[in-house]
Amino acid sequence: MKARSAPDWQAYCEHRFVRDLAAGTLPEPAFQHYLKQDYLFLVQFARAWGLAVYKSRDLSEIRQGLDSLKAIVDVEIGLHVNYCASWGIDEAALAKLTASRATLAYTRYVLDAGMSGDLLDLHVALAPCIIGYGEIAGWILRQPFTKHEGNPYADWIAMYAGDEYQGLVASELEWLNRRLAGVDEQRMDQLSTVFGDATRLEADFWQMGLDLA
Ligand SMILES: Cc1ncc(C[n+]2csc(CCO)c2C)c(N)n1
Repeated sequence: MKARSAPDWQAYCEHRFVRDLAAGTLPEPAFQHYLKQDYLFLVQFARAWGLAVYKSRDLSEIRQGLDSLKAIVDVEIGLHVNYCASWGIDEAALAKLTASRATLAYTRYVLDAGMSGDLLDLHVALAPCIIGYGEIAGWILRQPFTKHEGNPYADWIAMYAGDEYQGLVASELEWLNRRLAGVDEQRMDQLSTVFGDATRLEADFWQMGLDLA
């Protein structure tokens, strides 16, 4: 699916926002805007994993959805709340933010893919998010222009490059590859469209951070 969406996948993973974040030169207003919207995004993604639990067929799938839901609620949102607290924005203020169009488009796309389809549709809609952030963090660590010491976004990079998150990516890849091995060409076309759509919505999310800052 990555190969079928290669130009969009690269535009997402190597976006200007990602490069500037790696170099530590991303303007703070851009990161702030992105991270505040990402808080709203994560609230909706927690709902998407709740939907994955509902669409599960056995306890192991329920556990997988639950683990991802808990990773968002217990770990990932914590990073956002901490960054925002350091800028003087408390959680009550975050909950009152107005969602941008990019946030609305992406979160509702994923929830709709999951509601109208089955668990595989939902996972494929979520895949660019989970797998992309894993690849992006690894890519950042390998770039010669990456600022490792004193980068204001080091906590963000460390969370997604860390073993806990990379383990989640690996188990998601394993599940997806196993389930996709059994689908026919027509279904693969359908799912690749969902994967490509979600990939482009991810790139739009970075762009929103740059544009609205
Ligand atoms: C726009 C945007 N895309 C991806 C992620 C990463 N992410 C979102 S939920 C989750 C946990 C597993 O579902 C992870 C890693 C993000 N924070 N914001």
